[in-house]
Amino acid sequence: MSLLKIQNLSRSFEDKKAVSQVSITLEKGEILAILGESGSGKTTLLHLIAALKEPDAGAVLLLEDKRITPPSQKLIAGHPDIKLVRQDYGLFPNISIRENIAYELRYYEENYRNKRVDKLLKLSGLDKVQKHLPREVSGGEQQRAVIVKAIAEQPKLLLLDEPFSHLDAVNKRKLKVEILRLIKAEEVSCIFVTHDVSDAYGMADYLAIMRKGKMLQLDAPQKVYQQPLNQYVAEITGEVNIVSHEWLESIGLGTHSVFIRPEQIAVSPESVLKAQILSVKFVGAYHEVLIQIGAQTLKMFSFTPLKTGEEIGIVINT
Ligand SMILES: Nc1ncnc2c1ncn2[C@@H]1O[C@H](COP(=O)(O)OP(=O)(O)OP(=O)(O)O)[C@@H](O)[C@H]1O
Repeated sequence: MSLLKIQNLSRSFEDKKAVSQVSITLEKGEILAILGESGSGKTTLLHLIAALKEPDAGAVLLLEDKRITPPSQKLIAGHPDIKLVRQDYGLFPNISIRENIAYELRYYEENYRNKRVDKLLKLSGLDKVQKHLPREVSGGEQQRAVIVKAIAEQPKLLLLDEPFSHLDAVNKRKLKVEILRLIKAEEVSCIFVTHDVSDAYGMADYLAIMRKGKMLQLDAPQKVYQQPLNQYVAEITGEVNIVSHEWLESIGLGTHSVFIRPEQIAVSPESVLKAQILSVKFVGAYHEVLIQIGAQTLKMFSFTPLKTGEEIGIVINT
């Protein structure tokens, strides 16, 4: 039995379709990343799932096909098994990190509360800063504390709205590892939204691409990356060369996809397919190399620096 089943969820604002016929199935402990540019409907979708906004059509089912009651049919919007961490969701500034987390469990018996807070602090690595005030810890630690608060009561589903947006690259990498550990240890399912695909890689079990309210593709991140359904999906998930079928046929690769990732192109001195090197750019771990084959320009990556102007043999791998 799936933990979460979303069926044809739709919501418009005036004439604008913010979310249009979105369906998702998620199992216990799985992580789904929803990727889309600004205005694609990501936040609206999270609010619909959390029962904070009313859908025009469709349903959200949580565990054993229990339907989530929309806000219009109850006194307080939301659902106890679903926690949403908003972009602006903060911590109480004048109490410690530990007290912030304990506050979520204020209605529980003291002994249980203390044990649970100890466990969460340890699991999240926040035990070292538990006595500090929020302003005395890093942005990544603050965000981690917010997420710990959200899972304190063991919800079934955790929804995160742009959890990494305020963090620098180093803190973002750390937070990703720590959130992943927390989510897997607590076996909570998670949906997070982002506009940066690198947030999804290495963290999400599934990746969904949203555009103008529609879900264009939902699959394992590797599959979405390697077999994008269209040009938009190909471009939002990473660097890509887009070529024509005619050009592929002209070099004897008639059945190859028109979306060629730079790493699918490799130097092969014996190859009959020759390319001219147009430019070489150092970008850290590798070089970005622009090459030309006939009238077609392509981007490839190289770990060794190649020479501008040189002719090389290349292969395009499927
Ligand atoms: N309360 C509202 N009233 C009118 N239009 C709205 C409302 N909420 C959202 N929209 C519109 O619905 C569309 C989707 O908005 P949403 O905030 O869900 O997108 P998003 O992908 O989360 O964007 P961002 O990444 O900028 O947060 C947008 O065009 C937005 O202007």
